[in-house]
Amino acid sequence: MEVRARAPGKIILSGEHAVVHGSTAVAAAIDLYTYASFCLAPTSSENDDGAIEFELKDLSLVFSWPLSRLKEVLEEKISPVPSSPRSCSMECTRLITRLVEQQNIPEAKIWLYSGVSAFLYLYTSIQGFKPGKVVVTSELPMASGLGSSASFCVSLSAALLILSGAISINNLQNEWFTLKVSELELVNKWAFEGEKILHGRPSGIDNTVSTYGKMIKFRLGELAHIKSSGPLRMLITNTKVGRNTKALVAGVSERASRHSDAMAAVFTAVDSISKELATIIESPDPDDVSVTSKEERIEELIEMNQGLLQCMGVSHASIETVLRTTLKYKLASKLTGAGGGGCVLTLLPTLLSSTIVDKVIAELESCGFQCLKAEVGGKGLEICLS
Ligand SMILES: Nc1ncnc2c1ncn2[C@@H]1O[C@H](COP(=O)(O)OP(=O)(O)OP(=O)(O)O)[C@@H](O)[C@H]1O
Ligand SMILES: C[C@@](O)(CCO)CC(=O)[O-]
Ligand SMILES: [Mg+2]
Repeated sequence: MEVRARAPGKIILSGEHAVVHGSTAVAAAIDLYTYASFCLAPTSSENDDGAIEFELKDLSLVFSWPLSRLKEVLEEKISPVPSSPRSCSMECTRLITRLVEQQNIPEAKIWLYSGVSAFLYLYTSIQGFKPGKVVVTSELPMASGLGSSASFCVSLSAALLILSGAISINNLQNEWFTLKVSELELVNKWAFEGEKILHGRPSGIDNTVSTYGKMIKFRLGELAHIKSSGPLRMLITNTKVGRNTKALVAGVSERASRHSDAMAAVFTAVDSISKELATIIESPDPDDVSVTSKEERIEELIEMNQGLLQCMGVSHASIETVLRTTLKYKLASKLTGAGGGGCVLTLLPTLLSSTIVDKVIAELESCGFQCLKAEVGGKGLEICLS
C-alpha cells in the first residue's frame, strides 16, 4: 500500500519571531502543498536488510542508506515508539549528521543537510529500521518564509505514522481525506520534533497551522481558530533572497539577550498587535465603509509589525525594496516567516482595482521578484491511500 500525505505552507500575518519568545502570532494556511508518499519495501533476503530511500523529486536527488549501516549507527540510540513523540538527543543529532554527510550532498545544496537529517530522524523514530521509500515533492519555494520546512515535516510524519499503525485508517478510497483531531495532534507533535532539527528553537506555529489549516491565533503552543468575517486578499512577493530560519531565530535570541528590556518591550508590542489583528479579522463588516476602515486598521498594524521586525534585525534590503514599491501605491506590506529575504505580504484591499494590482505586480516583477497569489485560510493536512 502507498500512503500519500499533503500539508500546506503558511503565511504569518503577524508575530513571527516574537512568537518564539512567548508573544501571540496570527497565521494562515495557503493552498500550496508539500506531498510525501511512502511505501514499505518487501523485507529482503537473510543477508540483506534492504535500505531506506528518500527521493526529492523536484531536485532530482535520491538518498539511500543500507539498513545494516543505520542499525550499526543508530539502533542503540533510537527505539521507535510512533505513539510517543520524542526529541532528537545531541548524541543522536551528531550521529545522524555523520550519516547525512556520507550522502555527498552537492556543496551548492548544503542547506539540504537539515532537511535530510530531519527525514532520517523521523523515519527511524516512527518506522524503526524497516526498508521503505519516501518521495517528496513541493509546490512551495524552499527557505522563503512560506513554511516549507513545516509542511515537509507534517506531510512526512503523517505518511510514516499511517504505515506504522499508530494511526489506523478505514478509508481505503483513492481520494483526499482528513484525520481525526487526536490523530492530527500526534502528527503535529512529531512534525514539531522535525522542526526542532530544522529551526533549532521553533515556536510550533508553522507545523500547527500546516497540520490544522485555516487561520489560527497561536501562543506558547496553544492555538485558537480564527474565522475571518470576509475575504482577506494578500499578495505574496518572493524576493528570491535565500535565508535560513534557524540562523535568523538564533540572531533574534542573541539580540534579546544583549538588550533584554528593550526587546521584551518589542515582544510585548507584537503581542498586542497580533491580538488586535485577530479581533479585527473576526469582527463583522456590515457595509463597504466598515470594510474599508477595517482594512485601514489592518494596514496600520501590518506597518507597525514590520517596524518591530526591523527592530529585531530580520528585515533585508530586498524586503525594504518591496515595502517602498508597494507604498507608492499606498499599500502596506510586511515580511512573513523568518525574514532576511524570503517572502513579503501585501494586503490588497477589497476595493483596490485589478488594474492597480496588475501595475504593482509588474513593478515588483521588474525588480526581479516573483509574485504569488494564494488562497488564504484553507485546508490543513490530508491523506490519500492507494
Ligand atoms: N520539500 C523539501 N524537501 C526536503 N527538505 C526540505 C523541503 N522543504 C524544506 N526543506 C528543508 O527545510 C529548509 C528550509 O527551512 P526554513 O525553515 O529555513 O525555511 P521555510 O520553512 O521555507 O521558511 P519559514 O520557516 O520562515 O516559514 C531547507 O533548507 C531544507 O533543508
Ligand atoms: C521565525 C518564526 O517565528 C516563524 C517562521 O515561519 C520561527 C518560529 O516561530 O518557529
Ligand atoms: Mg521553516
